[in-house]
Amino acid sequence: MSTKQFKTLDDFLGTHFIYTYDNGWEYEWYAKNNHTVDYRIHGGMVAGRWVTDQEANIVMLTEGIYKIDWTEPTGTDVALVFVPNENKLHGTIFFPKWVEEHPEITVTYQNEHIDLMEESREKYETYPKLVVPEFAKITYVGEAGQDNEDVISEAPYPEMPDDIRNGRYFDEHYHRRNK
Ligand SMILES: C=Cc1ccc(O)cc1
Repeated sequence: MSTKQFKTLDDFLGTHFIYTYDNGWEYEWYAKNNHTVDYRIHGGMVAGRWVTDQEANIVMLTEGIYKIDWTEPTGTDVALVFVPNENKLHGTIFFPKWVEEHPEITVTYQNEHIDLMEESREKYETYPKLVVPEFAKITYVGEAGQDNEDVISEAPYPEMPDDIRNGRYFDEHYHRRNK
């Protein structure tokens, strides 16, 4: 995979990843800046969902190891530990019961439907939560730079991860082609 070496928090911020969890779920995730993440979901229980400007806590635990935690308008909580120098991470997703029972409600560009997420988390059940702890293998690392609005800027489509991995999606300035 990638040969980039990660040492500092700054090495991590601005990085764009694609990875596949051992349960087969494929995610794309971007460390937009030191308090913000964007992501797109290509495979798994909520494939098709995408989110920008999610507030998150991002820290470096020790050289080259990064921990990211956030809570979403759906009530879903996420904790990620990236070990990018070994092309791997561990992620735990804590889904409220309602997301497990009605995943389709969350499969959208969430930013345009925050009210629906907040209404749904009140209307449906929270407990018991579904905890999904998984390792993942990183299949793509891109140096997008911080605050790049082109990284996660449209809904996922089936060939998108391959287009990105094969260099067909971003130009040399990490702007989206064909826009
Ligand atoms: C629920 C969001 C989410 C985003 C990235 C990831 O690796 C796991 C969950």
